[in-house]
This record gives sequence, C-alpha cells and structure tokens, in this order.
Amino acid sequence: MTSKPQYVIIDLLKYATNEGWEMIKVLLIAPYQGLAETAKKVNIPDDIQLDVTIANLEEGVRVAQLAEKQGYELIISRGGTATMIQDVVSIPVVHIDITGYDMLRVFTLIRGIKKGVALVGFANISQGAATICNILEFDVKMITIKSRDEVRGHLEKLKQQGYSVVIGDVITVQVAEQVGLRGVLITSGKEAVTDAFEEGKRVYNFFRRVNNQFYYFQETFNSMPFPVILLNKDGEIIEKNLMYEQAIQSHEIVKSPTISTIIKKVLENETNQWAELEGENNIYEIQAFLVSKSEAIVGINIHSSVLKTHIKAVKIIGNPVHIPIIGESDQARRIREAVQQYAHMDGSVCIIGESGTGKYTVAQEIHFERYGQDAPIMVIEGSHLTNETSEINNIQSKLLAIKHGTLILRDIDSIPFEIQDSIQNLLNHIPSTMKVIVLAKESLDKLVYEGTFDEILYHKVSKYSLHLSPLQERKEDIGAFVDYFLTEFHAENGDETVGMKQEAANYLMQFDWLGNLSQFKKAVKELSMMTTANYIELSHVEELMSKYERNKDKNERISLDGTLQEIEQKVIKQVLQEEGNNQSKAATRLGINRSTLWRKLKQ
Ligand SMILES: Nc1ncnc2c1ncn2[C@@H]1O[C@H](COP(=O)(O)OP(=O)(O)OP(=O)(O)O)[C@@H](O)[C@H]1O
Repeated sequence: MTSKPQYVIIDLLKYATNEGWEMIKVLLIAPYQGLAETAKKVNIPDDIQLDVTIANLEEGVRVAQLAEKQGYELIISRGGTATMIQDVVSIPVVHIDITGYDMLRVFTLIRGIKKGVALVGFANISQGAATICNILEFDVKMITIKSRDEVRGHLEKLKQQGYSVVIGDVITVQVAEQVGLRGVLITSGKEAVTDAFEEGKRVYNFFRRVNNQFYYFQETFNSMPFPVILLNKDGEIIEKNLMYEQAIQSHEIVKSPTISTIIKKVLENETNQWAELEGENNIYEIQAFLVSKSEAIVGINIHSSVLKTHIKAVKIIGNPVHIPIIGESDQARRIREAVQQYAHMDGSVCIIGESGTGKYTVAQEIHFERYGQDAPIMVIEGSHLTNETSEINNIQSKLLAIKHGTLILRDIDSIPFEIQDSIQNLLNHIPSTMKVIVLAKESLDKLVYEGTFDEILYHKVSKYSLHLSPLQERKEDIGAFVDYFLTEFHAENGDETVGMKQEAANYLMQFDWLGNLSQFKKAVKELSMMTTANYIELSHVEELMSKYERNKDKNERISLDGTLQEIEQKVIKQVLQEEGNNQSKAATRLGINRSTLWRKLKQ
C-alpha cells in the first residue's frame, strides 16, 4: 500500500461498453490501489460507463470537482474520501460500504496475531467489527472515532499501551505507518463494489428525475412573462428570473422601504399582499407571496410598471384603510347604514352622486367593512379607459391574480359606449369572490333611457344603489368635516391650526360648494395655511371666499352649445339672475324693451 497515492486523472482504466445506449458516466475514485484492481474484476452493469482513478482525501476531492466539470454524472468512492467529495460536488456520490465479508477477510488475515490488535474507525466500521470479533472470539480493542482528526491521538496512545497492529480505513493505515504501528486496511471486496454499482444506478435515476423536475421549474421561472424575484427576510435577492434581469435595470425595487414592509406582512399573515411602489421614474405594481415559511422566503411578482407621468387606468391598493363616514346629518347616518348592509351582501353596488360627494370614499369603506386589510382593492378609472384590447386583457389577468377583493369602477358613466361591451364581458368573467362597486356622477337609468349606456351592463352593475347628496343638502355636517380635515392636515403637515371659530364655519355654510367635499376640503386646506394662529377666523374665510367669487365671475362663461335661440335664452337667464330678477334692469342691459324680454322668456 502506497502512503501517497499518485494523482492519476480519469483515464486510468477504461471500461466503456455498449456505445449508443443511454449510459451513466461514472467515475470511481479509489482511495487505494487495491480498490481500483477490484473494480477491474467485477461485472459492470451495461448502462454504466465506468472510469476509475486513484486518489485519496483532498486529492480525491480535486479529482471529483474536475470530473463534474468534465460531465461525469455519478461518483463512487469510499470512506472519508467519499464523505469529503459529497460535500463539494452537486452530482450524486455513492459510498462503497464495508461489508461483513470485508471484515471477515481482514480478521482472517490477522488471525495469527493474538495480542496487541486494535481497530480504529468510524461507527459504521467499528460496530460491525465488534460483533464479528465477539463471534470469532478475537481479542481486538475497538475505538470509534467521530472525526479523522482524532486518529493520530488514538494511535499514539495505543502505541504507548503496547499495541502493534491497527486495523482501519485508509486514513487509519496512513497515520499508523507514520506513528510506527502496522496498519491493516479493511479493503472492499467485489461484493461491495457490485453493490455500489447497483446503488449508483438507483441513486442516479432518482437524482435525474428530481433534476428534471427542478429543471422544468427553473425553466418556468425563467420564462415567466413578468419579472419575479425571491427575497429572504432581510430583503436580499436569492433568485431572480430572466425578465427581472432584462426589465428592471436599477435596484430601486429591492431598496424600497415598501419591500421590507411587505415581506414582513407576508411572513406574519401568510397571505398574498399587493402594493404600489414608486421608483425614480416608474411606478411598479407588485404582488408578494409566501414561498417558504420555514426559510422565510417571499416571492415578488412585478405586474406592471408605468412612467410616473402616465395616467394609469388601473391601480391596486394593497392596504386599504378605514375612513370614517363623517357627520350627523340624515344623509351621513343613511350612508353608514348602507355601508354596513352592502358590505355583507353579495351583488354589485352602484354609488351615484355629483363630483366630490364622497362616492369613492364610501366604496373604500364598504370594502374595508367586508375585508379589512385582508384583500386588495382594484380601482379602474373609467374616464381613462381606452378601447385598446391589451388594456382590458391586462385588467382581466390582474383580476384573476387577485381573485378575492373589491373592484371599484370609477366614473362608469364616462366609459365610451364602444368599450362598454368589453367591460360587460370583463365583469362576466370576474371571480365570483370579487365585490363590484361602480361609481357614477349621473343616474345610469337616465343614461340608458338616453341611449348612451348599455342596458345589460346597467343591470349587471346596479343590483343595489346608493345616492349621495350634494354638500349643500347636508350643510349641518360642515363643522364635522372641518374638524376631520384639520386633523388630517395636522397629521400630514404638522399644521398648528386646531379649529375654526363658529362664525367662520357659519359663513362657510352660506356657499353652494358645487364641487362638494373635494372643493370644500381644498378650501379648508387653504384656510389652515392662511392661519398662523390656532383657530381659523371669520376674516380668513371672508378673504378666501371673496377670492373664490372673483374667480367664479371670471370663469362663468355661457356655453355656446345649442341653437341660436337656446344661447339667447341662456344669456337672458344669466342677466336676469345677475340683476336679481329685475326685468327692467335686465332689459336695459340687454338693449331691448320689457315686452320683448317678456315675449322671449315665453318662447
Ligand atoms: N366621509 C369622508 N370622510 C373624510 N373625507 C371624505 C369623506 N368623504 C369624502 N371625503 C374626502 O372628500 C374628497 C372627495 O371624496 P371622493 O373622492 O370619495 O369623492 P367622489 O364622489 O368619488 O369624487 P369624484 O366623483 O370627483 O371622483 C376626498 O378628498 C375625500 O378624502
């Protein structure tokens, strides 16, 4: 036995048989010369193309790494060399076991030596050996090691105790020779090598099946038509698909604080999460899902990205929030009741009201009552929809991905007639678990009557309806809205303004607020900015409202739509209104006499 096996690469002995067969390319790395010789003598299965090389421990590892690169599909080796190899290669490694025959052989070899024999090896050797020694009544000291580093210490101690022969694996024999003991190697016989070939075939076939599956998953992952990344709990990328590499140049997505929040939420709640994420120039829509709870891995699909300058027709709100329905008016109470009722009923809801009356807010609240934050809201802006089929398809695929949540379709009354058909089709294929809420400024039945709204779509979207009154019909809520909006600005901007004097609020109530809550909220914001003290005073309101009136006067132009007679009617009515219905004054301004004015009014 050579203490340092020579480094023979790969083609030491070649046993290629059965060309053209689907052969498994196997390399046997023999830690000692005799094993290579044994391999020559066994029948190699037809489907194995075997090469044999001799290399021990570190050298064995180097050979194995090279072999993997050269296309070997399976490695067979023995003892510590096999264990070290399996830690560094990603092809299967089969161990040649030490069998009972091998033990018997070695004990028979040394049967003449009656004393001073020890066996040093890992448990797989020492336990079997102990049984055989007992049966044969051999006096052999058994030492079980857990690591090869222990070998030298044990052998030195054995030497001091007068032992002269040590049985063991390659490493034991090598060290024995170095410390001055006689080493006897437990060799592997033909049976063990034959068994290893059979085991190799079994392991290889299993490995190939698993590998194929992994390959299909890898291919699917890579060919997904949208970017996907897998992240660990610290937000580090552990896998990314090709689309991600091609489409997302910068790392703005992973660096965003939204990502760490969403990862935390997915891991805690074990549910999918949606979010919109703002990059430098783009807005990304992302869906996060749990990949592995135990390893804390979260996947992120990036569904779309649009330039910040582009107005989007679709948006997904992943974390809807609760917005209280403010006020003590009958209308406010009625809305609160309706929210409760509609949230727990299936079927579409149509919310109708002038611009800024709070339709979208009420729709969000219905969602929140129904799902809380457990499901997302998909918002479609009807006024931004175009009749591009890709847009409808995009909405459809997102809806299917969401499955569960609320679809809010804003401004349904402004969807062009030619797209209404596609919308109806979209709603027909919507998952039944989605709640549909549509918002309109005009009554849909009126539009159906006028022929500008599809009747089937109308029936589909308005199982229940809710009308919101303009702000001028619920002026008693103005005070509550002022307080609510001031609190909101306080939280957003750290405003010092904490309230409004009663006379200032009373003054606000005198106006019509044709833009309803949207306009009113803007006015309260402007007032809170004008105020340096804690309370908004009457003087602030007067100043702001006179500015509004001046602008209104400038903007109030009569529309030139209609026939000449209709335009004339509009002019007469406007002048009459401005002159406080005083017909003489109006006639003088219009340059006509009173009877002509009267006749024209009757037309
Ligand atoms: N109950 C409420 N509590 C607090 N704020 C509200 C409430 N209702 C409406 N608002 C605020 O008033 C503004 C207009 O509301 P919202 O967008 O819901 O109205 P809308 O009728 O959907 O408007 P539009 O028809 O113009 O789309 C928003 O800024 C919203 O935050």
